[in-house]
Amino acid sequence: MTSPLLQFTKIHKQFADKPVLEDINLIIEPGMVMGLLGRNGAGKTTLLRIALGLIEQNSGEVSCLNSSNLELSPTCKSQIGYVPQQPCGYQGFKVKDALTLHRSFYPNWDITLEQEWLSRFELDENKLVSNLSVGQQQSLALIMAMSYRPKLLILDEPVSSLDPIARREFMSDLFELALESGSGVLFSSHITSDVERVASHIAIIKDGKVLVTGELDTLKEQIRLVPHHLTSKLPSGNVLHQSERFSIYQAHDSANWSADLQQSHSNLEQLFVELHA
Ligand SMILES: Nc1ncnc2c1ncn2[C@@H]1O[C@H](COP(=O)(O)OP(=O)(O)OP(=O)(O)O)[C@@H](O)[C@H]1O
Repeated sequence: MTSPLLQFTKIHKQFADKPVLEDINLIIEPGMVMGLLGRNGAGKTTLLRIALGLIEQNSGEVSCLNSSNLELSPTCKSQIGYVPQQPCGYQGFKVKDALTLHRSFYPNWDITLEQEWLSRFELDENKLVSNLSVGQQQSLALIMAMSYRPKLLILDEPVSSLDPIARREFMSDLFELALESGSGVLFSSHITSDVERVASHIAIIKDGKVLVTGELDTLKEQIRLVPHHLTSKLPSGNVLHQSERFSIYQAHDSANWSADLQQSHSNLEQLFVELHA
């Protein structure tokens, strides 16, 4: 059995007296691409920073590549790729010099992958990093985080500044890369369609807690937005949330939905919106 790349156990975090994360339990296994969803201020960045030991949790444990998040060795860190929400650095460098320096920290750097992605994002190597657009700086940060094929990729809204074409290409390649090399990916995003397209698993955080998590395809089978007026018998399960129009219902295991609910799959955006309505 392979051990998880990242495991949060009973994580609790508060700032001053305000709880932000409560009892968070999540596991990222090799080959998994987990999309972390939540409204602004839900605690996504906080959770990702806790994973890397950049912020300390108040209680609970994080195992990151089999080490505590609070004691990550340089070897361990060299197997993690991280792109923060607002990547910065290398501002006085040209793109090519920034890459040369960055590359020197990583013995496993894959130059072919780097070049492939540079041309895909159409980044001009002779430009100063400070003169790149926000989206181009984000692309460069992604190349820097991926070209050493880390075992664990942690990305905080990695594609928010990319145009739809770059976003689409990046997201599908991300998935392939993870599968190919047995890496794991945890990324936060507001773009539910992107998450739906590439994530194998999702976690939705609401009010500091993980409200929904699991394999996306399984969740699609298990969860239905049940109109309040519908009185048909529901399979065993539990109500995740009552919105104005629906009971958001998760069935246990494989669901035996009544005919009127069998076909009423909702997409991730509908689910996300109703969970917050
Ligand atoms: N260092 C800090 N001190 C005090 N409060 C903080 C600190 N960092 C984050 N917070 C608060 O914790 C909550 C969660 O913030 P976080 O940045 O994790 O949310 P997020 O889900 O990433 O939001 P967004 O989608 O807007 O990026 C917010 O209310 C934020 O104000």
